[in-house]
Amino acid sequence: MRSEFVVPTDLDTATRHPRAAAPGEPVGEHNPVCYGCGSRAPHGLNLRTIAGDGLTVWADMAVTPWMEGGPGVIHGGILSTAFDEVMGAIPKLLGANAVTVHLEIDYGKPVSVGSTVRLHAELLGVQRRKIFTKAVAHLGDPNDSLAIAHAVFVTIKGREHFSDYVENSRAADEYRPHFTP
Ligand SMILES: CCCCCCCC(=O)SCCNC(=O)CCNC(=O)[C@H](O)C(C)(C)COP(=O)(O)OP(=O)(O)OC[C@H]1O[C@@H](n2cnc3c(N)ncnc32)[C@H](O)[C@@H]1OP(=O)(O)O
Repeated sequence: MRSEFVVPTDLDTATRHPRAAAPGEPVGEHNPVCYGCGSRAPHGLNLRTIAGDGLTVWADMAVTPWMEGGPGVIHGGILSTAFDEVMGAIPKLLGANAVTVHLEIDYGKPVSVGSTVRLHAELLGVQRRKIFTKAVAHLGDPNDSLAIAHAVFVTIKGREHFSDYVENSRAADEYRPHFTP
């Protein structure tokens, strides 16, 4: 499958954080009401991302009828959200808080409603605060991809980054004590 995302040639390697989820363990939700991974999100994907070997993660997503875009196939924006979420677990393996600054998707084949898509993400490398990732969506054979995604995440200081917004959260009561000086 074709992707024109240009991966910098001078990326640094990174190591797994000693307290990161072990291979086979869930990486864990970063926000219980997150649209992508939150177990208490009223609407959303409820994705459960699992740590893989090395600096990789994966998640399975059942493509249910509410995800429909074109007749009988997934909406591209839903797949994009899933990619963002799964690649967003890579910084957690590094022990970093990070947000997406760039997300790029190459859609190769339609994804049928009723299928279960596996999303597999890996770290490409880091450069200062930037974390470069790649992910592939497939139906069981990673070499037969449905779509490929690339994303760049930038590390943040969570408290500073979200302090102006946390009162808008459905979980504001839980977050407030952590944001109060
Ligand atoms: C805590 C876990 C949450 C996970 C949620 C799941 C993923 C998400 O959906 S996150 C939500 C969507 N993303 C956002 O809202 C982020 C909005 N953006 C921002 O707030 C700011 O751009 C922020 C804080 C990330 C970076 O700003 P700032 O701290 O000023 O850094 P800045 O100097 O601009 O950029 C840092 C580096 O990233 C690079 N960069 C910034 N934007 C981009 C971009 N769009 N593409 C590529 N590189 C970029 C910069 O060039 C710089 O690189 P270098 O080290 O080479 O100079």
